[in-house]
Amino acid sequence: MAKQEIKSANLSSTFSFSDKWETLLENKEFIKVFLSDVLENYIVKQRWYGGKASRMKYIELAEYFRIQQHDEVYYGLILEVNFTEAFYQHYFLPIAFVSDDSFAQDDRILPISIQDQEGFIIDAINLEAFRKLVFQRLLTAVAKDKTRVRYHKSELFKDCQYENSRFMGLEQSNTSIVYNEKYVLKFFRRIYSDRNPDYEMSKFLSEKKDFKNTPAYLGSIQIKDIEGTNITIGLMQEMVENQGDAWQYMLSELHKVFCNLEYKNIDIKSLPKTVDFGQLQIQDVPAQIIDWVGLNIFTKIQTLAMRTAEMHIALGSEFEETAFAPTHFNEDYTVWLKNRLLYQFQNRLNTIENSLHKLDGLALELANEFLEKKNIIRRRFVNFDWTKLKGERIRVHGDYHLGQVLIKGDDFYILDFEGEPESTIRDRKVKQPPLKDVAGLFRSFHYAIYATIFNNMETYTHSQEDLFEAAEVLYQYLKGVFLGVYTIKVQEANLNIGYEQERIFLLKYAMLEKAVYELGYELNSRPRWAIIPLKGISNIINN
Ligand SMILES: Nc1ncnc2c1ncn2[C@@H]1O[C@H](COP(=O)(O)OP(=O)(O)O)[C@@H](O)[C@H]1O
Ligand SMILES: O=P(O)(O)O[C@H]1O[C@H](CO)[C@@H](O[C@H]2O[C@H](CO)[C@@H](O)[C@H](O)[C@H]2O)[C@H](O)[C@H]1O
Repeated sequence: MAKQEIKSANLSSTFSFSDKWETLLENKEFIKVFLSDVLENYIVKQRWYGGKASRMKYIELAEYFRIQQHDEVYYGLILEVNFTEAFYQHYFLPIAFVSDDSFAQDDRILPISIQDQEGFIIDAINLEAFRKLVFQRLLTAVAKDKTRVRYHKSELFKDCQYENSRFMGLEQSNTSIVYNEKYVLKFFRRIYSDRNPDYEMSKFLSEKKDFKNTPAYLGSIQIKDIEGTNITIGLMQEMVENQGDAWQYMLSELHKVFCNLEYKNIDIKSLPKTVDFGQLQIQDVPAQIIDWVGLNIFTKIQTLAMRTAEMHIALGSEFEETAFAPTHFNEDYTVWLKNRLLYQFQNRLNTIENSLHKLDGLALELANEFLEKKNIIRRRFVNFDWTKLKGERIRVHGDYHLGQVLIKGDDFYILDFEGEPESTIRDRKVKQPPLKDVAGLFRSFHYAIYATIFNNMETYTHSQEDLFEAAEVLYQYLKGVFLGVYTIKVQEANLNIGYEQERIFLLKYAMLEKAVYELGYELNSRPRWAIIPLKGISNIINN
């Protein structure tokens, strides 16, 4: 097809190529049209596209490979999206050609005629035939696959057949497919030039350490790129039957707790406080607090603390595989940490200055406080002296929050070890104090408490000031009960998380770091929520 014709064409007209589908990607003309005229528009509309806050410059095809079985061929594309802000991101997009438009109802990318056969290029994940092929390739994976597209399966993935498949259909940043209502295959969308930590951690925890409270690792798909680097594009795990995630659960429980303030006529001012970051057993929680909050939340928090401790014990118990072996604090880590946090902090200052117009009321007040106290916050980050820290660093979850935890009966399952979306892939694999995950979860408790207040402010009869006061009391007890179980459990297993003052220092440090991270996340993706990390930062720096 002539260049002129293509340039003036749009998605409603049909592109026509004389190549076979099996060789179409060798046609430079096709690639050019496909990338600039088609994908640039398509990709920005996708839910999994993470570059929405930046301006796209152009897309390049970094690599492509075949996903095939016998003569059934699909292509996996690795797209390099370049931004005007001088950075790039890589995305995985598998494509299929279908001639029957009933197969192309969703995620149509391009109407096209190939060797006079009319049809569409679509995102292959929509096609059952593609999903079935991938399932079969995983099931028949051989131990030492040396081909470019490497399928790997664990010993647990056997004695089954493809029955059916469907989209997971939940809010997520990748695309997960449920097979036979028993297995989940996550296709990573944003990909990195390395093995994905989600794959590494899932395989390590479930296969090597037999940690039961994460879905069992069943298989994976890796691509060997031109430079010989392994890139993970898929992770297959057992599907955990569940009753939803801990975030939703917590929101509904906390709503009851705040309603109790009125129903039980609780005198907020007389609620007993407890030592911040102390360790509490349930019997240490005053009757007045139990009467207000109930027992249920506290017992759930104890179980979550136990599972978190078990996860860290498993992660800290490796002495052969260097990628997982525990290590200590040192100068290199300190330089890395401070550079990273100061850079992130500067970025947040900039984002908030540019976002002040989006904020009002308390959010604006807190944003101004954040700007006024920037030197205090910066000093807190600089004030990290590794010579005083005796604990260990291990591989951690990295983006641990209530939304990453599934509820099954009275138990919890921990998911999604990809790490913070904003960090580079190397940074996500750096060994961290395990308390960094605990701090992530504490931030999530704080989020859940304040999200409950902000979502139901009209329903509650108390003033905002009173609700905040009750919130901080509740938050202290939730943290205390968590630490009461977590600290004892990890210490019993000889995982060194530091002496008491060190633990408090690390928790406070990591909570401030997390809240500053969250501020950027919220301002970029859902500004109305920025008030929650702003309140968190204000509480941390004023206490
Ligand atoms: N193995 C699994 N069993 C049951 N549900 C799962 C499983 N893996 C993921 N999910 C569900 O899918 C959601 C998104 O999964 P997650 O791994 O967090 O994806 P993403 O990395 O795209 O955010 C989870 O919150 C959970 O509800
Ligand atoms: O789940 P992801 O890996 O995509 O994590 C990102 O999105 C999270 C929001 O879904 C975000 O979490 C923040 O909001 C949560 C409530 O929605 C709260 O429980 C967390 O504590 C808070 O950090 C996460 O930070 C971001 O990386």
